[in-house]
Amino acid sequence: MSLYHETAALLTATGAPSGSIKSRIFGNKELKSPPAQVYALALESCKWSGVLKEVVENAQLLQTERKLTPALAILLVHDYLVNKSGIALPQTHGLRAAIERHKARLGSEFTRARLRRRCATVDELRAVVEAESRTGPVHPRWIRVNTIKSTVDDQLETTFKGFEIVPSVQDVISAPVGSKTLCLDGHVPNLIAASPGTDFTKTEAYKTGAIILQDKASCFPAYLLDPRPEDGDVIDACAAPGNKTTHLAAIIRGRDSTEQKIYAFEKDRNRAKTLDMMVKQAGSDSFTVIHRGQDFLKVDPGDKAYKKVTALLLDPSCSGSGIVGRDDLPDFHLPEGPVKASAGKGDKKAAPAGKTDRKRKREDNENKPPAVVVDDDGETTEFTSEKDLNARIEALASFQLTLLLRAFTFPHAKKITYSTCSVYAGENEHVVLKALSSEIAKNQGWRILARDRQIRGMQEWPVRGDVDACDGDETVAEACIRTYRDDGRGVMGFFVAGFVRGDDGSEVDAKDDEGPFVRDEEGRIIRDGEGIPTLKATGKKAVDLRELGEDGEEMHIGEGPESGVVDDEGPYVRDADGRIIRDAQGMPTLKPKGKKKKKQKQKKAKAASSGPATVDTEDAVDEWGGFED
Ligand SMILES: C[S@@+](CC[C@H](N)C(=O)[O-])C[C@H]1O[C@@H](n2cnc3c(N)ncnc32)[C@H](O)[C@@H]1O
Repeated sequence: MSLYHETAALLTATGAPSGSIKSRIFGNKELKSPPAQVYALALESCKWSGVLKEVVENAQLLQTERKLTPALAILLVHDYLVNKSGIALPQTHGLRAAIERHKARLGSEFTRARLRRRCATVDELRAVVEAESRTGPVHPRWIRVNTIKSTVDDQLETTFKGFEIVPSVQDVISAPVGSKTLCLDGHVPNLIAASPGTDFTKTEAYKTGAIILQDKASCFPAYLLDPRPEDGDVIDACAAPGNKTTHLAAIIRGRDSTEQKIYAFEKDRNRAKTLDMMVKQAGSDSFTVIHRGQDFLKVDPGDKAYKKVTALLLDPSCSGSGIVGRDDLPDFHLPEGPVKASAGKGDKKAAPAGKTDRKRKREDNENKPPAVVVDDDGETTEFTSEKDLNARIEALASFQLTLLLRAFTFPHAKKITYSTCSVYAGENEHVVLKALSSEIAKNQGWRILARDRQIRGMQEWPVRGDVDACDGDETVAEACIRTYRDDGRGVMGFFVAGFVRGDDGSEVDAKDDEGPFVRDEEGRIIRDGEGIPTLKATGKKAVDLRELGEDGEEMHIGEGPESGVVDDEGPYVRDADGRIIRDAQGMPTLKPKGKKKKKQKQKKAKAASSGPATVDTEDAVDEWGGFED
């Protein structure tokens, strides 16, 4: 059976197939075609099926080509019109010929479908299709600028040329489809959130390792670990594919440290190859030692090779429940034709039935975490019984705790971060509590890295651990950092906690990274009764952040102490050469708020009249530095 027949059969299977389409494809031992190819064809064709249904119907394809089923028609027309490599069949193949015989008609109907959607180009249409087919929360594209190879300024002038800088992640997410917006993250230095769906994989910067596509939450562990020159060497215990290893490397080099080494362990030899490639690509191979195929549990902490190791990053395998979508395929729209969609040979299930099933399932699960785990290679398993899921989480938690306790035994270690991309307390807060109450922790003096001792951006991240899951211990819960994939902050589900021992020298001087808001003598952000902080740059409430950058060309510096410069270069302060000025942590400084447009004034008046803390205000303030201390 061809790729097209196999994909059509999967997409139109009868009954209520169990598991996600991904697990059905990757777990299907009968498939003759490569599963990755089947999955890509299924996913992309589903996304485009709304447009292609019109094309196939208006070109009367099914009326003329009686051998084609509605599903086959969508898949083949997808590859013919949208896939850059075309139809994956020999030129003489009957199915390919059945499409290519109609190329003029299909081409003109495709153009009509594009124009009906008011898209000037196929790329614009692609952006609309992407946006319309999203099944879960909308996330920006997160890009970490690899400061070993580039700078944010250079990237803004090259890779992001033409992008409008907006003040918050919410502005990036809510910008019109097809627009090019970005914001510089307010928590993690050198991190950019760009318009959802933008493809950076073809850019020079991506190919050369100048930028790394890495979710914001995944940047938390290395940033929280905060390796400083005085810290000595660092271990990344579970390193592949290498996002956090290369982030550690960038932080180390950013502090001009030339002595520090990173020891990266990866048990799986194949995944270690990816790690190796990524470390080379990121330009950090000269000071990263990769232990390929090495189980971290078998490393001797007393080995003299690690005598300078004082910091460890532990990001072990987990349930991956923070990265899993509940419904991984958009609806598959089938064209009407002489062969009815619900009865076509090979198209055993009509689309509406699938849609209903999925919708019902989504409603049933609305308030439950997805009972799904995804392994390190991205393969998913769905658990239908709670008992099985709990057993899996317990097994993972036990392995995670063992690794963490092993990290505690490194004789010179002073700080450790523990992280997972899981939403389950069993792998997160519970592991932290068990680790803290262990004999090893007590004997070796390990304690939680309290929130007020964390590096500024992490201190200010507002979403913290679950107090109940911490047995009511509010200090531990506050110290734990969580993220949720569907809370509007545009990040995946994640968890990270830090552990320290020894004197405060190993911890951060909380005042060294002050950020954009006015603070009291103890370094706490000063807020008014509504919890809104004041911007240092303007002396005004940060509520106005929302208004900055709404209209890039109209922004001026006209008020406040640094007034007088007319500016159209976005919301951040720049030096005489036009480069954005940042503090030691790479955080940009917001310009004083300038001339406001009438509609912005109206918006502010409306917000004021509707009482304290509108949703807009909360979003803007949270993103920029934490409502909650
Ligand atoms: C969640 S992934 C790590 C992701 C990585 N930190 C990153 O940011 O790119 C976990 C990795 O740990 C590896 N691993 C699991 N157990 C290990 C062990 N005992 N020793 C070393 N590596 C291990 C897995 O093979 C997997 O590649």
